[in-house]
Amino acid sequence: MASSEEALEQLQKLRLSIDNIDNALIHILAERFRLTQSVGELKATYNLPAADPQREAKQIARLREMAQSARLNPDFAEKFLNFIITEVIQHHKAIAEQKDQR
Ligand SMILES: C=C(O[C@@H]1C=C(C(=O)O)C=C[C@H]1O)C(=O)O
Repeated sequence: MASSEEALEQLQKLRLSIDNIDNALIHILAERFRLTQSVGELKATYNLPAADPQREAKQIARLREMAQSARLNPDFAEKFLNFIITEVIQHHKAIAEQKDQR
């Protein structure tokens, strides 16, 4: 059994690694939203629908498989992707509305 001092040291190390992963997640998410912003502008220009349920179904199936092999809960992976996609669709609707008002 580690002393409480050793345990605190271990906790600090683990938290440092968690912070590094959170940093990477934020950068990856920012890059994804930059790309979906371009998709939103393209869709607004060519009057394409904000949401594409067929594409979403393929992404969810692919992510669920990936989660399974990475030992991540596939239900969580699906919830996480749906959370992001919902936000993206809102952005796409806002971009289309802004274009309509011009
Ligand atoms: C980005 C797109 O728009 C929407 C958002 C998606 C996403 O965030 O991955 C996927 C499908 C669409 O509902 C797209 O059509 O590719």
